[in-house]
Amino acid sequence: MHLTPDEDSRLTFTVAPDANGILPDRMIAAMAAAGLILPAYDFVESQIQPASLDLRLGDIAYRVRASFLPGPGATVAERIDELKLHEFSLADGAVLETNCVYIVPLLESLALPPEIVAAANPKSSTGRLDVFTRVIADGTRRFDMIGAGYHGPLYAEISPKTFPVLVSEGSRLSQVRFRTGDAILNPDELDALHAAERLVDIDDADLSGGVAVSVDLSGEKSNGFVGYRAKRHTGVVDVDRRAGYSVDDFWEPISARPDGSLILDPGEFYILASKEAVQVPPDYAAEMVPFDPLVGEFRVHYAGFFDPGFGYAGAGGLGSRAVLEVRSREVPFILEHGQIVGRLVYEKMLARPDAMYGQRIGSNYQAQGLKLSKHFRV
Ligand SMILES: O=c1ccn([C@H]2C[C@H](O)[C@@H](COP(=O)(O)OP(=O)(O)OP(=O)(O)O)O2)c(=O)[nH]1
Repeated sequence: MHLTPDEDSRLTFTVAPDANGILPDRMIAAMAAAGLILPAYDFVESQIQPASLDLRLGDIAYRVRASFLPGPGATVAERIDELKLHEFSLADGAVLETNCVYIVPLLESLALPPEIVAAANPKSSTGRLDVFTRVIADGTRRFDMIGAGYHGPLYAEISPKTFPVLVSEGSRLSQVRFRTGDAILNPDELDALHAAERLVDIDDADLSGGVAVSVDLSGEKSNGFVGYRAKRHTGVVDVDRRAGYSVDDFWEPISARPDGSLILDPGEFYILASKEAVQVPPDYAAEMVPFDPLVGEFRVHYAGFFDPGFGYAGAGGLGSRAVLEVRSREVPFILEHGQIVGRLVYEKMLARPDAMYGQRIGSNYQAQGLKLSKHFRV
């Protein structure tokens, strides 16, 4: 990466044409300095993460009749005009109700160069609250994907599934990664990285198509819990309030069964944990993907980005487990202890981040076991 002043002393940002990787924190800052990321006003503290940028909600929300993708040649603003039921201000906060669809213009827009693409995902805290959130760009046919060279605004589509949530201008529900080239490790590279770093702490790791992650239904040593099922008809959760709510008001703990199984009720939302401890070494980032896109019975991972340094001993993360957001679809479905539920796909960072996950003030989930979102008091 080079950041050089041009004749008008504007900073120009360039990456080598053959570079492959996800851009780390300081390159995200350099992109903003060069005008490739355009925040409506200055970033706030910790908005730039080791391998991603948190996106902030703007000051207005639109309730729309249905979710949509604009498609080529159409803007999101045009579709909002057609589909909006009403609009309201987020300046002093507003409640988003369950199962309604809202569109909120984000404070960050992009002016990407041709060699950089962006991919968005809910923040882990958003996924753990079951707030279904995707990013939409103008002219796009896909959620959460922002094409190379995109110049334009970004919008969040938000649909709380379980708890009504209070959001405000500046609330950070989504995050975006910037990538150049092809950063995914090939099977040989993944084998070599696992041999060197032990990405999951089991002896016979399944590395085909990503590192297999399985569910732990044996029960926590301290209390015998395997997970939590979300309650219905609860109070509102303020997404910006940390440790503000009692677990009992929102969640039912689930105890281990002697046979290590768990029947998922269709339509219910569960927080479970992985059996394996997982880690992401500093020069890599990972993403949790469905273990097999053809098995549609249940879904894990609404929020799938794993930061460089997550679970890494050198960043205080030894023994971190992946927290899994799980939902069964049409029929009750039996999960068994040790069943594979997702795969961690590893990608190269373009350079090591200045700060890894866990080394920054405010990393909430380093060294976690079975952990609800930061909003709940332990
Ligand atoms: O399905 C997931 C997704 C992420 N994580 C872990 C790995 C990731 O590195 C960490 C934090 O994720 P993220 O940065 O998305 O969450 P956040 O809400 O921004 O938390 P923090 O404030 O700790 O950054 O949570 C999980 O355990 N399960």
